[in-house]
Amino acid sequence: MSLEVRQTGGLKIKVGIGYDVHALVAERSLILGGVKIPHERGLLGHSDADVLVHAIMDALLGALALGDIGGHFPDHDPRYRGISSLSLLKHIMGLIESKGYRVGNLDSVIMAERPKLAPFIAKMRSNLSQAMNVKESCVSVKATTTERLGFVGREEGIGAQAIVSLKRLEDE
Ligand SMILES: Nc1ccn([C@@H]2O[C@H](COP(=O)(O)O)[C@@H](O)[C@H]2O)c(=O)n1
Ligand SMILES: C[C@@]1(CO)OP(=O)(O)OP(=O)(O)OC[C@H]1O
Repeated sequence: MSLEVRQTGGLKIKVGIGYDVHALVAERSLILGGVKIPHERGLLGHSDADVLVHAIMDALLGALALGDIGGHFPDHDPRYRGISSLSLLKHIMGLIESKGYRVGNLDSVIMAERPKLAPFIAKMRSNLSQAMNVKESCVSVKATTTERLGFVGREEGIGAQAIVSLKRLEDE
């Protein structure tokens, strides 16, 4: 999604949304927002399968109508096998900044029945704030269960949604 809002002062803001899901499997690490979380299973993927960071990258790309992460980092390319999604996020931020934008704010939600994520949210926000060059006060990460309903509730996978706003550097 790409939406441009022109405010009375002339400030141009763009917004984008992202959504991703990965399956929970044995013998994989659970990495969310760049934090390795102790759990008996982890997320399956070509990269480290950090579903939160993937949703955020798709939101950033969506704000400028630049496609999606599968187009930028194909899942058959051996360069991305096991790669840290935070490093991919830094690459996407380089692209966003090269187009003349910086992040205004991020809001996000992780859908996971287990484990309890609250103790790890502060570190996720810190990682994301550094990777996205934005103050932690502009980085929101939330967690919810789905009350045991659906694939999240059955603990078959974890999902994440993100929305970002981008500001034009020349407007600052
Ligand atoms: N994996 C999770 C899921 C939720 N939380 C926290 O618990 C609160 C209540 O969750 P509900 O799904 O019952 O609304 C939620 O607001 C989170 O703060 C969590 O830490 N880890
Ligand atoms: C992140 C990439 C990198 O190859 O691989 P996956 O970890 O499989 O994740 P997905 O959400 O399927 O997005 C595709 C790829 O961009």
